[in-house]
Amino acid sequence: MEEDAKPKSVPVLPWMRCPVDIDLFDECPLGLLPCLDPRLEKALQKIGVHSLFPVQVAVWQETIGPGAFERDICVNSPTGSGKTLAYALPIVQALSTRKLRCLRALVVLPTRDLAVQVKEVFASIAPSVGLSVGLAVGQSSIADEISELIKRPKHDMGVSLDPKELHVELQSAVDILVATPGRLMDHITTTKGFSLEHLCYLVVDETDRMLREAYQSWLPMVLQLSCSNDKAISNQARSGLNLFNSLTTIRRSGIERGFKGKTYPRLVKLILSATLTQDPSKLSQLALHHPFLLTSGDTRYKLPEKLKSYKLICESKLKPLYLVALLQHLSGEKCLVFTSSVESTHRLSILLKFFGDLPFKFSEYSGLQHQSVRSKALKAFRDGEIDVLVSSDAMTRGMDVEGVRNVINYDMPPYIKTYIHRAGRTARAGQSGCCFTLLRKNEVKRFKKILQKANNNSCSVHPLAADSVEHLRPMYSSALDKLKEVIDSETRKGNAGPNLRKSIKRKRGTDTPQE
Ligand SMILES: Nc1ncnc2c1ncn2[C@@H]1O[C@H](COP(=O)(O)OP(=O)(O)OP(=O)(O)O)[C@@H](O)[C@H]1O
Repeated sequence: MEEDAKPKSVPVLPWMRCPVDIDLFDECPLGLLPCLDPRLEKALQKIGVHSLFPVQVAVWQETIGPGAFERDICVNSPTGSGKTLAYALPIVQALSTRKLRCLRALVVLPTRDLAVQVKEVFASIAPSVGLSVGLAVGQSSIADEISELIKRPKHDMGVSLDPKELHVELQSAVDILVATPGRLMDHITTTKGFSLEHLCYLVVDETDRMLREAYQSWLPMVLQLSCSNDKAISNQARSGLNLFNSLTTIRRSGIERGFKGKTYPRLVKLILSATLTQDPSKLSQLALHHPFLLTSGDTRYKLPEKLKSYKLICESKLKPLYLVALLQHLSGEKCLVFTSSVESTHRLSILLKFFGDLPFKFSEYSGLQHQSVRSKALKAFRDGEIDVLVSSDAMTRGMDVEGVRNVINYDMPPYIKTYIHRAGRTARAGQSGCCFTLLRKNEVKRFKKILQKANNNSCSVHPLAADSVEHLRPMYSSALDKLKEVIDSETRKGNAGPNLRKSIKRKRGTDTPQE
């Protein structure tokens, strides 16, 4: 046995101990998929989907036909394996027979960019069966968002009425809503006509991240408003929510087998992640109903099949030089560089600017930036206008950018989960990709242990010619001076946070902008 190998840990929750293995499923051509609505088949073909990936087939089997959605579904499947369509397709098909428009499916995601991405997936298939998809992320003003989400009744003459003055019904303009927790809570508490009363499906994507942060207690609120029995409904009415809505979904209590004490029809939950938590206390927040686990293979953490991992070992002060030499070597390929913090991302981006004529275009992407600046950088990266995005971990979760060939961990990821989500921005949808990690000598052992958690024992050293690093030294020295000037000036203007200023001072001692 390897010196570091540990016995496999057994999940505490019994239902997590015998999952269905997604790896036993094959990709399935759309024509062979049972019960697929022909309109959806057409819409999928239009966006280049001609067969379903294994995770999508596995979820489809649990959600279509007799017994569909009887249990809540939990999916633990690698990054880029197609989890978004795995839930979007069955939900859209299930709602395709709905008679009246009201909010029936809610998808909650941790970040705005991610929610926009997921909304696009729904929007590419839902209209084909007459469903409408909304977005609540705070991208536009709340008033604009409300007008997209809530249908204002029209007078006979075509004039819009003010429902505050007239006792008229407000109804949802969308069947499916993709939201971030903050904006969702805004609508729950203040938007007239916004109701979760008819909700049938709740998707919590990137579940472990969503459960780690409370986000204004959005989850208990959603569960309370949607799993409503008579009492909750009357509470809702009393608090002024849903005051105008006369459509009612009657949820009866304890009438079906396995539903004792629960309301029926119940809210079906789908939770997904590449690193699904096994922590019972976290999962208990979701109040899952007879949960059913689908997972890839027999290890808890799995990297994409065609991902190759490499390490570069260098002295701390030479990291920027190694990074530039590596980026020059990879020039022409889309690369994502991850640092350990927003401050590091900012510093490194400035430093790169002063390296002179580099054969690649790059941009910063971090939580320090205004959302509009960040979204612009992401768009430029998607469109191929820039080759390299220097990012903090804001980017790691779920983002799907076509053609990313390489991920570079400028700072070692502290946990296997961080490695998985960062590395998973490449080698998506069965494509190949590389993940490079810059390490100091004293980090090598710890990094090996981290990778072993995903059964990865094959991380070879990536060689870099010594002169490709050496010839950058003179530029580096002047770039560091200029970096200091910029940070000083940003501090004077109040643009740089105190952490940034402090850390620049500290690094000057070691002649490096980075730990
Ligand atoms: N059946 C399919 N055929 C072709 N491409 C697909 C199919 N399903 C998904 N894709 C593509 O695969 C990529 C990855 O999908 P998706 O973003 O859903 O992965 P994921 O499992 O959610 O990843 P992560 O864990 O990183 O969020 C996307 O670009 C998507 O368009």
